[in-house]
Parts: sequence; structure tokens; C-alpha cells
Amino acid sequence: MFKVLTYDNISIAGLERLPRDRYEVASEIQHPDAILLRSHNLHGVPIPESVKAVGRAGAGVNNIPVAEYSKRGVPVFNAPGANANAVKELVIAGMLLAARNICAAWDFARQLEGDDEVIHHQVEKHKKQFAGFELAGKTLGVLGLGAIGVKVANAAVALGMHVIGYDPLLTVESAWQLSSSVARAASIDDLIAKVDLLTLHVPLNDQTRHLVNAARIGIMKKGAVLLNFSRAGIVDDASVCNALNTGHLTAYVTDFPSRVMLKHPRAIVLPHIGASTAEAEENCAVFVADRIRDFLENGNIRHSVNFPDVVMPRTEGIRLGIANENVPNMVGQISSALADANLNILDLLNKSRGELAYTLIDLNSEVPPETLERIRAIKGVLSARVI
Ligand SMILES: NC(=O)C1=CN([C@@H]2O[C@H](COP(=O)(O)OP(=O)(O)OC[C@H]3O[C@@H](n4cnc5c(N)ncnc54)[C@H](O)[C@@H]3O)[C@@H](O)[C@H]2O)C=CC1
Ligand SMILES: O=C(O)C(=O)COP(=O)(O)O
Repeated sequence: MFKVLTYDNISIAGLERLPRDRYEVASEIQHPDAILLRSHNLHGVPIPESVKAVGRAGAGVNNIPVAEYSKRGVPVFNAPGANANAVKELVIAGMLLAARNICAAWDFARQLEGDDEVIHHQVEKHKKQFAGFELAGKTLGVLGLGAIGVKVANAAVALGMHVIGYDPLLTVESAWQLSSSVARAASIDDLIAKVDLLTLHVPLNDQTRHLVNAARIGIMKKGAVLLNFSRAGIVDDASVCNALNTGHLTAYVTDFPSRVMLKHPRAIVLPHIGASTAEAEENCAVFVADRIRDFLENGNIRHSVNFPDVVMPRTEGIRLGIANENVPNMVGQISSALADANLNILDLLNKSRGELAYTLIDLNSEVPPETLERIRAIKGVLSARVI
């Protein structure tokens, strides 16, 4: 039996991918083989010795200390693109909410009192304060053209907007999907200076923390709208608050409320619901549960954020999965240990990614415990397991 510890609300459809005869899945469980979570913060949480894999049913992994898991030879999986459509739809909604002052107008309408004639009179008298602008013809800047950014850019083109994008690490996959109408900015500052609305779709990391700060807001057009459906830390909320107060920014639409933004009349704050649709929750949970299962049962790695893709068809033999540092002579030392135990290699696959490597070896017979211990003791081996 494999044990899977869950945090957050993981879609049942995903949990059902882990059959009950082979998996014990619970939100409280001792010695888990894997952790399955969404936005729960794992920073500062001790990693149980038993954990072999972590699955993030979503895109962002900034809530997971990936480097610490890497040092332990534990792959972290996510579900790239599985919730992108949900976020795209909310971003489009966010642009419309801001452009048409929908939140303030709704608040106004809900507090009207009196009979229908009085209400009608009040409506016609006050509606001018909620006059907005149309998206068609405006210029949208998309920072980060990954799964979400590409979908937002293409949808905005379909709405008649001019779209400019910036992503120095644009993948071939994203480039293929991106509308040819999307213009390319030369730099972040070039992008920011040109647009009426700016939407952020980059991960939170050391390069993107406070990427939108006072200096960058200063080069934005007066009256621009900022949308942040990426992460709180990418935007310096205090600077945005100042810019909203002076009118330099017209509106800030964010999925990440903070104290200064909660009650701000020009801020539209949502409770991190970008991926909260039944479809996205199911897509993410199914995607990542399948990856966790293939790893636990076959040692295969697909769509990990820290390890290379390593997928080898199963032979009849005994399988060994080894995570190691990407340094010379690892495979040599491992195969010597196997040869000394008189084990014959049926199949072997070794791949590296950055500082990490992963090896799958199919063997003709059982691995003696002392051989497994000898492999684990090799300097640079991070984890080794018979599968
Ligand atoms: N509000 C919500 O509920 C959700 C929020 N997110 C957030 O959105 C982020 C993006 O998600 P996806 O598009 O699925 O990820 P992705 O990995 O497909 O795309 C991210 C893109 O950002 C680019 N990028 C990285 N650093 C950059 C930089 N400094 N400047 C410009 N581009 C840069 C990458 O090259 C990549 O193309 C996630 O990391 C997460 O933080 C994701 C899903 C739901
Ligand atoms: O996938 C992401 O990065 C998200 O932000 C979605 O978070 P959630 O799974 O809804 O807690």
C-alpha cells in the first residue's frame, strides 16, 4: 500500500486515480510516500523521511521548498496548463470589471431603496459616475507568455485589443500557440511603458519578486489598469496603493488580497479563485495524481519541476530508481555495485537536468539489501529505491 498525504481541497476525480486497493489517501497520515497539495505552504514544514514525491495540483510551486526536496532526491510534480483556461477566463472578467466599473456600479445598485419609480430615477441620475471604457482598441501588455499568458493574449486579440507580450524564456510550444497578432516587446520596461492594461503571468521567484514596483509603475501610462492573477509577491502593493491614490493607476485587479488593498475603492480583490472551477480542479488533480502514481509504481518521471523526464517501459525485471547529483561517474559506480552483486542490467535510462540526474535500471533479479545500501552510500546519490 502507498500512503498519500493530502492538503487542500483536491478534486475527487483526481483522488479516484489512486485505487483504494493500492493507495491509502488521507489528510492525516503517518509516513506518507507522497504529498498531494494545492496552495498549502510547505515552507518550514519538516519533510517526512518516507516522502518520495510531491504533487502540486496546479501551476505555481512557490509554496513548496523545491530545492530542499531536490537535495533529498524527491521529485516535485505540477500540472502545467491544467488550470490555464480557468485563469484566462477570470482575467478577461477582471479586465471587464475594471473597464466598466462593474463592482462599484453593482454596489451602488444594490443599496438603492424606494419603489421602482424612485429606483429608476436614481439609476438614470447617477449612472454617469460609472461610465467606463471599451477593451476593443486598447493595448494590453502580457508579461509571461506561458500556459496562461498565451491564452489571455489570444483571447484579448479576439476581443479586438492590441496585444504586446514579453517573455525572455518563451518556449517553442507557447510560440506555436500564440496569435501572430501579438507584438513582441524588447524588455519589461518597453512593455510596461506602452500599454493601457498590464496583466502578469510569471511565476513568483527571486527574479520576479516585486517586479512591479514604484519605479516600474512610474513608467506606466497615466490611468493604466494593472491585473495580477500570478502571485502576491510579484507586485509591491504599497506602491500600487500610492499609484491608485494619485490616479496614476485607474484600477488594480488582483487575486491576492492584502490589507492595504482590501478596502481600496480602486482595487478589485478576489480570494485567489483563478483556478477554482470544477474543470480546472479536476484537470489538475487527475494530471498530478497520474504522475505521482506512475512515479510510485514505475519510477517514471514526467512533468516534474526539478527532475528530468525519465520514462522507461516496464520489463519483467526488478526496477531500481536512483536520484543523484549530476556529476561524473555516478552510473559507473552504481553499475559496479550491481555487478559485484552479480546482477545483470536488462535496461537502463539516465537523464540529467541542471544539477540533478535520475537513473532507472531494470535488473534480472532481486537487489540484496546490502547492495541497495551500498548504492545509497555513494557520494552524490540522493535517493535510491527498489520499485
Ligand atoms: N490565480 C490563480 O489561481 C493561479 C495563478 N497562477 C500563477 O500564474 C503563474 C503562471 O502560470 P502558467 O502560465 O501556468 O505557468 P507557465 O510556466 O506556463 O508560464 C510562466 C511563463 O512565465 C515566463 N517567465 C518566467 N520569468 C519571467 C520573467 N522574469 N519575465 C517574463 N516572463 C517570465 C516563463 O518563461 C513562462 O513562459 C503561476 O506560476 C502561478 O503563480 C497559476 C494558476 C492559477
Ligand atoms: O495553480 C496555481 O498556481 C494556483 O495559484 C491555483 O491555486 P489553487 O490550486 O487554487 O490553490
